[in-house]
Amino acid sequence: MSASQIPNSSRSGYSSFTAQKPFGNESSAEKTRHSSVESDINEKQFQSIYEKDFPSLSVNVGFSSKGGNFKKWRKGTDTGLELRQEAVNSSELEGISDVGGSLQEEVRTGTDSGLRLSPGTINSSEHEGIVDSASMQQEHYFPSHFGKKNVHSNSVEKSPCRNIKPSNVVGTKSSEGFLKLERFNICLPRFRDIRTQEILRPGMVLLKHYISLRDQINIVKTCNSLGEGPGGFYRPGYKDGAKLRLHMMCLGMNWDPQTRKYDKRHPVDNCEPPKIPPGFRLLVQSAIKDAQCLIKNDSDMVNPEDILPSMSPNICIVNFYSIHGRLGLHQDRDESKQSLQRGLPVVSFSIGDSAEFLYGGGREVYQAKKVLLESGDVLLFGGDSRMVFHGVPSIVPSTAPEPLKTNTGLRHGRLNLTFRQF
Ligand SMILES: O=C(O)CCC(=O)C(=O)O
Ligand SMILES: [Fe+2]
Repeated sequence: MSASQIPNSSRSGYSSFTAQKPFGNESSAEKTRHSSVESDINEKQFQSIYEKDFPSLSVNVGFSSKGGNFKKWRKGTDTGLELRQEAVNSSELEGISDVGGSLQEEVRTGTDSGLRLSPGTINSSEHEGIVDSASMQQEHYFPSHFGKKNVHSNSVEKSPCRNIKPSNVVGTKSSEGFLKLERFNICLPRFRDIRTQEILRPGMVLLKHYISLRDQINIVKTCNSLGEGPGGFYRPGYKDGAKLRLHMMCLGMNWDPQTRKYDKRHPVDNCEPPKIPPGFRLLVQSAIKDAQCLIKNDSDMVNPEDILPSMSPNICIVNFYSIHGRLGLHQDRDESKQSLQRGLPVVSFSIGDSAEFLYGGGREVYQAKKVLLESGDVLLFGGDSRMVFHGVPSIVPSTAPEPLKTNTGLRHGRLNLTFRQF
């Protein structure tokens, strides 16, 4: 789906927009997942509540600020897609199809800027640990994107965020006749470099293209190897016998859609779920910190922890959607009372084909806003948005980065990991 296909919202200029169609012919059980509201929802209701207004956003930055900036967002997304296309087609990225070769080389030579920009936290041996999927499961893995430039965020200059490096604008002595000059970059842009961040609503942050291609590859490989073992992927069903339109695996604790409870054991093979790989947890922590940093930059007045609390995940639900996969609007509300009350965030990784993602304060699809989640995106919702209704009405076929597919053999479709603290 190209950005130009994204329908404009009639009432707001936010980056996300009002959904135009219902999910389709889902069974009522499929319409929600974690929520008991499923039986209340039907398409007629969605239509009849069409005009009800949506909670307004109090903060919005980057591409998604208020008033006509929808176009800006579209532009940004277009740019992203263009660059991404360029990256996918370029021989540079084709060279990455050998994980053991050029990707490792990149790690060793430190082209991931984190090596240079986070001296206190990263050393090269930690980085070398990330190049194969097995090591993703070891303590030595470290997110590879620290210090990456956030090209479009409006917080670049102000931010001490770990992911943001100073702009490369030089020669600003206008009194001496120098013009502002953007340094020419001899390397092609890659889609993971065009990272943007936006606050979708209070407590809900989207970090675009946050996960590097290399990390996406490792995550896919790790999920694949865990998923074929005990407690691995299966197609879950609801109480009424309807099947979810996805395959699922749980890490850390098992979530059962039939009972809507967490348990130690897998409902099908009675095995304990695999542990969450430490590398995954580090990436989650890093995303939370960066989202909090964005919130802080947006308003110095707030303690970002009040808007988006920190959390330490002990649950990860891994979903694989085929191109026909979907997930009805629901709330994630089966975690502990304390976790929900504190608004501990859900952190979601998207990998593979893009997905349309709906979210809103109510259960009406027509009131929901829609955003495109692409490979490498991280979405966080906590604080006031912890109970946001959300769902995946469709997967956009053939949108996964080519190198991701060639390196992993990932099927057509989308992998999604949502991390939570029970
Ligand atoms: O696939 C997604 O983006 C959302 C998944 C989700 O909401 C869930 O697993 O609870
Ligand atoms: Fe969910």
